[in-house]
Formats: sequence, structure tokens, C-alpha cells
Amino acid sequence: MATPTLQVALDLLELDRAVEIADEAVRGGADWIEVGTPLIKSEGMQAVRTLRERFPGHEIVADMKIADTGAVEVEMAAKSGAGVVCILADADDAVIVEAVRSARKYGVRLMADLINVADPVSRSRELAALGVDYINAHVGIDQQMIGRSSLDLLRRLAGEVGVPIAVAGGLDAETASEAVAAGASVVIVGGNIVKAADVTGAARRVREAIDRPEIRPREEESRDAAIRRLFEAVSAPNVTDAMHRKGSMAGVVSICGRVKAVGPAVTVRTLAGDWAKPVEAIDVAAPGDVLVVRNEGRTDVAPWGELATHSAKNRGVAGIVIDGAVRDVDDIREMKFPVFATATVPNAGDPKGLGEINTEIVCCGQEVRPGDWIVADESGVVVVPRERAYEVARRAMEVRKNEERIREEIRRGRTLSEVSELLKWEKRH
Ligand SMILES: O=C([C@H](O)CO)[C@H](O)[C@H](O)COP(=O)(O)O
Repeated sequence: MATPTLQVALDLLELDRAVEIADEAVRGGADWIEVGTPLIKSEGMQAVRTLRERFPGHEIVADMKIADTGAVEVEMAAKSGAGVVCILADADDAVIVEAVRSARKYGVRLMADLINVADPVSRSRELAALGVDYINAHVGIDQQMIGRSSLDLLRRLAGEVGVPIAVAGGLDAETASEAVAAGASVVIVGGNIVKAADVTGAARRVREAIDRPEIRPREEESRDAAIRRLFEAVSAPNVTDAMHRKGSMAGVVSICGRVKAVGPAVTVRTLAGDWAKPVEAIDVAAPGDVLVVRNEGRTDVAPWGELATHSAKNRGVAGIVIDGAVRDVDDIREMKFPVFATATVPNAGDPKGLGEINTEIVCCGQEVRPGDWIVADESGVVVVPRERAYEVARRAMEVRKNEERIREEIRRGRTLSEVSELLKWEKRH
């Protein structure tokens, strides 16, 4: 079998950054350079021309995701210097046929992208019969965030299609290796190379994995375990960024400085600092849960203190968030237990049993339901609706990865405004 091709997908908005990153990826072993769809939308065919000029020895792939006017769009990309042009597999056959004619006329190859195709095996056969050169088993970035896997799609196609198969969608060194073992001829990697601080190193790791493919037994991970692993690896700001800046509680701070709490919420509503329900909630909580307490927003009386903290810690509770005050701050700090509150005050309320456990509450301006995920660190507390927890955790990890490359470019001397091209991307009114 021929050595599989490594295609780096430049899913960026700025051409200068794309050229720099392409250069680093090529040094790490990338063969083909994909002008990603976001780059094409941002910079047009100029991106294809520039990369063609700058990398004369490498194939340039134009990820046009063609849906209509197949001939014209293939012609544009071909004349700009692309050697491979991408079309949507679910485009009408009329579009595919025209694109194939144009590709033959201009001497380029067509790659059909299976994103969102209902019956990928039969559609791939049809596309091969129509003259498409490559089938791309692609799971798009938004689809990845809800748990779809490009490797699953690839495995459905292996041995079923008469043309070479490319694969794309969230691949890294480990999954690239599995992709080759499953029959991929072209391995397409975007974020896990182009968002890395060390692009050359990331590309090299994928290159080595492709050249020496192996399948390592993978440990099954439950959804909840994946959510926890991802939230533990990101910050509360990463999480709110992933939610379009939503979800942050207002006015609540960490009492113990640099601590972090991640877990599903056990909610508590109490009144007048009554500490019965918050303390009973410790027994209701499972290890790893976070208690979220609303004390009517009152800061003159504390429903939580040192003994409750001690008990929660013993029980394995991951932390507590209080819309209200806490006391015994010195003892709590010694325990380094994640306590987040809006105030501190010495006096407690009385344990009369007012309030309720595990009902919907509003805490520091955010609605919290039992089981919603809480991510709290020194920057504050974010609530993630339980039904979106996996998706938001995946997106927060992408935010974190994206910042790695931006941080590296600032380290090299650019300003944040330059890296983000802020002036160009200001909203026009
Ligand atoms: O085609 C892509 C996507 O639709 C955005 O245009 C990506 O290039 C492709 O998914 C590869 O990128 P990663 O999934 O980040 O590896």
C-alpha cells in the first residue's frame, strides 16, 4: 500500500497566519495543504493562489464544499492553483456531473465530502460511478461536538467504495493511526495541528502515527466521565466562551483562592441563613457533585461554615456555591475546599428546616436545575445546562486549544489585536 497522505486543513480566517502555520506543518511532514472553507470564505481564491505560490512542491486542496454551479467553482479553484477540489457529496447529481466535467477539463481531482449524508455507502458508490476521485469520510466540527465520529464513518465505508478514501473530523495522532489501519489513503487533520502552539511538533506526531499505524485498545469512557475529564481540563472562562459568553454567575468569588470545582449540581433553596437544608444536601449528594445554594441572596447571615465544609469534604462533594455568605473562612481556607460565595459574615442562621433540596433555583442570576453542570474556578462560576454538557465541554476544549496558538503568536511578538485582526473583524453597522 502507498504511504498515506497527510493533509493539513487550514481552518483559519487570516491568510498571513495560514501561510505561517502551513510552513510549520510542512516542516512536520504534511504533504497536502488544504485551504479550509473558513479561509476560502474569508480570503477568497487569493488564499488558494498565495498558498500555490508559497508551496510549489505541495498539492493545494481547495475545500470549496461546492453545492451548486459545479463547473464554475471547480474552474475558479483550478485556475487559482488547486490540484484537488472539494464538493459536497449530497449536492445534486447535476452539480456533480458538471464538476467532474470541469475537473477533467482543467486537470484537477474531485473530493466528495460526505458531511451529513444519510446513506454514505450507497452515495459513495454513486459518486465513484459519476467520476469523483476521492470520497471524504468527514464528520464536521459541529457534529464532532455532539459526539459523532469520523472513524465510525470510515469503518462503514472501508472496502465498499472503488476510489481512495480520505477521512476528516477531529483526528489527532492516535486516531490518525487508527484511520490508516482502517483503510484511509488521505488523513486530514485540522484543529489538532493548526491550533497547537508547536504546529511542527503536532504535525510530526501525526506523520509518525500515519507511517507506523497501530491500533491500541481504547478504554470505553462514559459520557459523564468524558464531560468531567473535559471540564476539569478547561477553565470557567473557556466554558462561558463556548456558550457564546452565557452561563456566568454574577458576584460570586472563590473563598479559597486557587481551587476548582466541577460536577453536577445538587440544588438547595434556603431562607434566612437556615443551614438545615444545605447540610442535609451533603447526604443527598454523590461524590463529585457540587452543592449550589440560594440563600435569598442574603449576605447578613451564613448558612455554611467550617463543620459543614469538613463534612462535605469527607463525603467527596466537589465544592459548594452559595448565593449568600459563608463563615469560618480561615478554617475553610486551611482545608482548601472549593467554596464560592458572595460574602463572608460571622453569624449563622438556625437549623429550622426551611427550604428544599433539588428543585430549580436561581443562583447569582443564573437558573440552576439539579444535574446541570457547574464549572467553578478563581474567575467565577459557570452553569451548563445538563442536556448540553457534552457539547459545551467539547467546545470549551476547542476554545482552550485555539488559545494555545494565539498565546504562542503573542509570545513571538504580535499583539492580540494583530493576531485576531480586530480592526478587520469589527462589526460593520
Ligand atoms: O472541513 C472541515 C470543517 O468542515 C471546517 O471547514 C475541517 O477542515 C475538517 O473537519 C478537519 O478539521 P478538524 O476536524 O479540526 O480536524
